[in-house]
Amino acid sequence: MPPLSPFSTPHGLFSSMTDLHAACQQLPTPDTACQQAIATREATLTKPAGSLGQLEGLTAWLGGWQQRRTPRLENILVLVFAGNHGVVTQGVSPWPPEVTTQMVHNFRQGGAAINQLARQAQAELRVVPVHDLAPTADFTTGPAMTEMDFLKAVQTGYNAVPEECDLLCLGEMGIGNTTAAAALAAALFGGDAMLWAGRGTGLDDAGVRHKARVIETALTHNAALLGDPLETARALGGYELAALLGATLAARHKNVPVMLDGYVCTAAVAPLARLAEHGLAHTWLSHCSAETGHARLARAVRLRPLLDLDLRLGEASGAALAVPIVRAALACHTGMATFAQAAVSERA
Ligand SMILES: O=C(O)c1ccc[n+]([C@@H]2O[C@H](COP(=O)([O-])O)[C@@H](O)[C@H]2O)c1
Ligand SMILES: Cc1cc2nc[nH]c2cc1C
Repeated sequence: MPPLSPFSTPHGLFSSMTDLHAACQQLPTPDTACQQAIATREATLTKPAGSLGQLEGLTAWLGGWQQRRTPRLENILVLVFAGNHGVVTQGVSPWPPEVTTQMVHNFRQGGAAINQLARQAQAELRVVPVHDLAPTADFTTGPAMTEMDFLKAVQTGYNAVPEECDLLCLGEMGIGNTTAAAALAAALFGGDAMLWAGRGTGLDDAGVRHKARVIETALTHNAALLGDPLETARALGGYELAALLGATLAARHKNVPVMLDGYVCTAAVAPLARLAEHGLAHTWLSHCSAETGHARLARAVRLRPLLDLDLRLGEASGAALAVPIVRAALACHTGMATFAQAAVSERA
């Protein structure tokens, strides 16, 4: 029998919000000896120091969290969590909620964008419907999830992360979830709801204004819970967002670096940044979504987006698109000649 994780009960469930808090605050740090070894080799390679920009940082990040002096990218997993949202009854999405289930079938049949992008990235794709795709409660009248259901969804995400994984790409699918993401961002970081409410899957200007009013109502009705980041996630998030938080936490505990997708993904893991200063240090943000508020949210959680392609799809599309860049970073690090090997003079 493998040893039980110190963060789960014998039943495999975070038994309380207190347990989960502790797990979010007892975080491993990266292997600085590996990071140093990578930086030392980087300095010997045939290029001006620092000239590969963020690629150099990506390699050190991979090695630090993988605990390898030569990082590996053989085993890449894309996890897409799906969930439904009670707040859709407020008219916050132009799409009907049954599209969530229909898209899960589409993912399984290989017909979605992420199927193509994961294949391009030479990554395995797994789709995880959370809470059997039953919707959360409408959070304009009270919390979206009970404590038990929230903790179960977090555990679903936690359990989906394998022990052995070189890079985990995270994404989601859930009609209505940009409202949950915006509400969560507004509660965690403050500011008018209009700063955080975007078009999602295609709202017009009037639709966005209505969405912002719905978010304000949700903030008012859940005010008593919003002092704590995890209670905020329970009140204003969703099952797939909770699973994303659980998966990101598991990855930290299992030394797996994480590539995050867009706005929804960033909002889902933002409580980890609020609970611990370096709570998202093992994550890299793949891109800046076209969704209003994503650039602001990225700054708030201290993550710098790698790409800026006007994507607004979700389903881990940006995370998968970042993989070839990470592979390129590693290829340079491992394949380049040193100044000595190539007989190139070093700078004066
Ligand atoms: O994460 C993003 O950046 C993002 C931006 C716009 C839309 N989405 C996707 O669109 C869906 C939610 O949109 P909506 O309008 O129904 O709230 C959900 O399935 C998300 O994956 C995701
Ligand atoms: C068709 C469709 C596909 C999606 N993929 C992620 N979110 C989505 C939302 C819709 C509406």
